[in-house]
Amino acid sequence: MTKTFKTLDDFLGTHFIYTYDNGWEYEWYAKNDHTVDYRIHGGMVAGRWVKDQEANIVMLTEGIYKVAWTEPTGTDVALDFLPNENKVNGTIFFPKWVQEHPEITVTFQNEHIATMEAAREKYATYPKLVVPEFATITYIGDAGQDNDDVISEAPYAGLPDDIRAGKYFDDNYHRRNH
Ligand SMILES: C=Cc1ccc(O)cc1
Repeated sequence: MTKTFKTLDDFLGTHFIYTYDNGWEYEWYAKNDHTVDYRIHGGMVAGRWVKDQEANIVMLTEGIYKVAWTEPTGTDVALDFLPNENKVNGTIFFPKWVQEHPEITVTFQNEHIATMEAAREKYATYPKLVVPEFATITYIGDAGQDNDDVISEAPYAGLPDDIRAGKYFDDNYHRRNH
């Protein structure tokens, strides 16, 4: 996609795949002005996926966007998107328990909110693991807002490649059967 991002509206409804410099691969969707969905393909919590996470989303200046949220796990995330430069800067603040038991969080979180809340009470929060990284965007798609087909199944090996190859979504950005 060769669109130039100028306004907040240009960003909302956009679907991204990017790889952090530490090798972690994330897929993320600006679902609307207060909601994000994402899927994690590589890194400490690869396999995790989340829909309808409430987030704060603003445009800092033309074409530069800041997104921040806090999760039921106690993980906090702050992302700066520079889509015109194909760059993201992300900082993830993991509670100690997620670093020690990442497997608890590797699931479709929406069906396991009570498990996340129980784990954050049971296990240690501190010291937190802070992961500040730049990422390179490898895919940008114009999915439109509130599209539940964007993040609609568990991550599998090759999913980012299927999306980048244009095999995963049809012309209306609905998921093809596979
Ligand atoms: C923990 C979630 C998360 C989602 C996207 C991203 O780039 C970093 C963290």
